[in-house]
Amino acid sequence: MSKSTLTNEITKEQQKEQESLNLFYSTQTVIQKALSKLGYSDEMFELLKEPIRMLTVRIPVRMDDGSVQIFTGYRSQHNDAVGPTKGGVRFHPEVDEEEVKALSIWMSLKCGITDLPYGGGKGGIICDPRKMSFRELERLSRGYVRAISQIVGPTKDIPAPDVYTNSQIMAWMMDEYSRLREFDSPAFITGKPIVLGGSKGRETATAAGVTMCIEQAVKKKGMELQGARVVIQGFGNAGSFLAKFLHDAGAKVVAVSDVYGGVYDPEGLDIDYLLDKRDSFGTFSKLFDNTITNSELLELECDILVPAAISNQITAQNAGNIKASIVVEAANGPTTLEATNSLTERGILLVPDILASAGGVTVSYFEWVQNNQGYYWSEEEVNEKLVAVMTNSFENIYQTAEAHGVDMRLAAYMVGIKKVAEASRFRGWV
Ligand SMILES: NC(=O)C1=CN([C@@H]2O[C@H](COP(=O)(O)OP(=O)(O)OC[C@H]3O[C@@H](n4cnc5c(N)ncnc54)[C@H](O)[C@@H]3O)[C@@H](O)[C@H]2O)C=CC1
Ligand SMILES: O=C(O)CCC(=O)C(=O)O
Repeated sequence: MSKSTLTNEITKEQQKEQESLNLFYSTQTVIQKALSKLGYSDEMFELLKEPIRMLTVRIPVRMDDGSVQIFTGYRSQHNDAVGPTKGGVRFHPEVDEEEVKALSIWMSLKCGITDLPYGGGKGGIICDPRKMSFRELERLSRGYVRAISQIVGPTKDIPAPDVYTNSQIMAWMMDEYSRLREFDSPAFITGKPIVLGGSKGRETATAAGVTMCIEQAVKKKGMELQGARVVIQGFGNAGSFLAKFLHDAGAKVVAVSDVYGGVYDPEGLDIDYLLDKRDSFGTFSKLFDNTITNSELLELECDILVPAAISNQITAQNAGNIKASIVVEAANGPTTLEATNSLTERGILLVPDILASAGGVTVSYFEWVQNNQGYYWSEEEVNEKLVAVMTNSFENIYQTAEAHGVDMRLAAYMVGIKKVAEASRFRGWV
């Protein structure tokens, strides 16, 4: 083989990996495959490959020092054929338009998988909330709601928490929306504090749903959760409660991390101690001397690996070094398409994000239902309903993967997109 051919091949490989790091592009690729497997026309792909609506807003915020800072925010609505759109709002310095679009498409898929009466939406603001004061965050949250108020609402598009947003931010947003509309509107947003109409069990719902998927995956692999070694990347809302649930179920959580690095103990970590030490941004590692990097953490010896932080963490570069038998994506988009293929070829069971992390939106739906009816459920009732949704969704996708001889990600896309496509077809859009 000539040197120039080899160079070309490497460049193609690099290009391929580069492309799958673009979440929007890789999502479109899988949607196209899923629609074609289901026998839909190219017109359906043309409709579903992009959000129906994408709003970019500029939000002026008076900072504590008297200056004004202008923040850029987005709200993307993928498809509202099934019902109002639904999805979280992210406050993060790396928020970008393409990623928000991809995240809104994933919300459509999550709602399709769990059979919720919603389409997908998602929002984000480019900011670093760790560097902002409490009052600056309040002004930013209220400013965002004023900026997007025309396209959101309890029967239009219902926001919720995501990375670096929490129940306090949901409370400010709900209050701002209620003031604008001049009536109390708890069903405008979910993930609220319980005293403002939040649902019992919403705070832990994403982690609870991931735990339920892990329990199912372990059974399929003929493994035991008791004593299984677990590694979790991210120790925020999703990662920290997950560590607690798995620890309490008898698994050995050997490593966890935050944005700065992680801690590792092959004998198992003291999860209650770490929970006590983490701050409201899911940060704890700076308190320790002996830390590992996030890249090292992903390649540790373990049985179950859970990326629960950000996207593009398992790529073609490190997929071959993953030691786990099961990878469960609590985060949105942590594994590229090339890495998905590599893990699947090696017999690693990958439970995709749009299934594994669907517990959050499921309990958000329960919160919205409770707000609309003004009658509130016990935590037991919420959990019982969540178990039913998550176990049925897992089994449906597992069986679809078996029946069609495809990986769990493609199976999840097939199940998720079908409801959106059918609703669009019945409405006569395609
Ligand atoms: N909160 C929810 O209800 C849901 C969250 N998710 C997804 O779960 C993931 C985590 O979300 P939350 O736990 O809510 O966020 P969070 O803001 O509560 O915690 C984020 C965690 O990730 C860590 N992190 C941030 N940047 C990182 C980086 N570059 N490398 C390694 N770690 C980093 C933070 O230090 C923190 O520990 C996200 O992908 C989110 O979209 C999915 C469904 C629902
Ligand atoms: O709770 C919700 O409505 C949305 C949660 C979310 O943003 C997600 O699942 O990625």
